[in-house]
Amino acid sequence: MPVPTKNEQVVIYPTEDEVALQVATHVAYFSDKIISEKGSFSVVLSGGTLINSLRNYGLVEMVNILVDERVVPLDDPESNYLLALNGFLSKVPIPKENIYPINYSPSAETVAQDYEAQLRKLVADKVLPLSATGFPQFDLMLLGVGPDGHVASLFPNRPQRYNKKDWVTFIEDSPKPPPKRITFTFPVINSATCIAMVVTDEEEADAVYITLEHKPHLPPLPCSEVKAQLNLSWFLNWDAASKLPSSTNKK
Ligand SMILES: O=C(O)[C@H](O)[C@@H](O)[C@H](O)[C@H](O)COP(=O)(O)O
Repeated sequence: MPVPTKNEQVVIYPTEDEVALQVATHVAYFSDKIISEKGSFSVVLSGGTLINSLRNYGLVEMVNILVDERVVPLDDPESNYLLALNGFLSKVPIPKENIYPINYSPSAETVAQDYEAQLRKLVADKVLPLSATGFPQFDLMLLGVGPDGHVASLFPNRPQRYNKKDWVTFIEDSPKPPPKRITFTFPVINSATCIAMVVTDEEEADAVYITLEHKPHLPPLPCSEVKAQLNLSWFLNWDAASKLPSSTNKK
């Protein structure tokens, strides 16, 4: 099992907008701190509603990478890159060269190999450091969680969640459409300095409960395997936290 994160927290706010504001505040704090320490800040984003919730509080001055991507052309409505571009990347002064979309190909394996080659070049060019485990270390990852407990495109009953070798892998039978995707593996995800799990949908309340209440009698979900090097924060609204004990600290 991954080494437990040194510092974990769960914060719960009434609405999705309040969660998005808290996430933006969290990102702003870490980006200011890390940019002052090393002059740059790398952020990895999930797709799905997470990107929508960030549109109101644009992230600026960052290296922008997607933790997973649908293997579709970049102008396809299903593209996470297009979602991020329209959502906020086109609205904030992030240099185009700091944004890393996939090079589309119909072959998910080819796209995954090419995306891993892009990451390896960022490491070779010293844009990204390597963690002690030999995987690229991002400053911050913003991850969503699916109703089945998937993170990125690492799903409960698919082998990609056990891939501990590659930096980027691919799936062609995703239970969540579209079927063809590429995704970071857990060794890359768990090398991140800070990770924010942003969950604001009641459909995900069971996955949140099973994960945060550490139910040993239930098979561990992919989202329970997420560990960060320094800080792992869960940002929930009341809907997503609705299955947690009433004693849980709700703002
Ligand atoms: O490409 C994707 O679909 C996402 O990366 C995926 O991992 C998403 O984060 C979760 O499925 C949660 O999606 P929602 O936030 O839309 O519920």
